[in-house]
Amino acid sequence: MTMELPEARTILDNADCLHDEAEVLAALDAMGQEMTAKLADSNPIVYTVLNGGLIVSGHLLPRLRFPLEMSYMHATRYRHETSGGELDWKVKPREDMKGRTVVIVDDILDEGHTLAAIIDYCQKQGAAHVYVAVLIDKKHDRKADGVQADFVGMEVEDRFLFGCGMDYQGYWRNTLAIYAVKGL
Ligand SMILES: O=P(O)(O)OC[C@H]1O[C@H](OP(=O)(O)OP(=O)(O)O)[C@H](O)[C@@H]1O
Ligand SMILES: Nc1nc2[nH]cnc2c(=O)[nH]1
Repeated sequence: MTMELPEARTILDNADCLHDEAEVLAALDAMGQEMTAKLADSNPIVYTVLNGGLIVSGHLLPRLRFPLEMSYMHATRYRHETSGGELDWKVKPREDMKGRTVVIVDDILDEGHTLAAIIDYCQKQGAAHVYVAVLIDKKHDRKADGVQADFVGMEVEDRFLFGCGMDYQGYWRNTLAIYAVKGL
């Protein structure tokens, strides 16, 4: 459901800014360097997980200083809620990833069910290696079994976040800074 403009603005005005633009860009710089050092000779397919991964990918991909192919997939389980439900695959990857190195880029690893399903899918398609890069790893002990990211920009406290690709009821994906909703 669409939010009224004053309400959308109030959400941002009242939110706690946890990481400002400069901190996010510094984290992306470090991720880019780490990924370039590790993956430069791997000729990967780098997948953006829509919608949330869009802003992170837009900043991260230019920081990957090596040859790669890029594509996207869309899997979602939060919709406009603040807790996750069943995973809905809206767009599955279409490339032949057999024998390839695959890199999954997303905004956040929270409970990990989204990434668990994506990793499983890529492995079943025959990917030789699946790496995961997320800007945010949320700190709590509710992670899905065995799911972890290979490249993490920052660890963030266990609150409901928005900004840098993450939405609050469909809004505010379009900030670079990362916020927590007041009271959540
Ligand atoms: O680790 P998890 O608890 O599974 O949550 C992480 C996922 O949740 C968000 O996507 P969302 O379901 O909101 O879809 P969207 O990106 O299309 O909004 C985010 O972009 C991750 O893909
Ligand atoms: N917007 C948003 N999406 C999420 N998906 C998983 N965790 C979060 C979160 O904290 N905020």
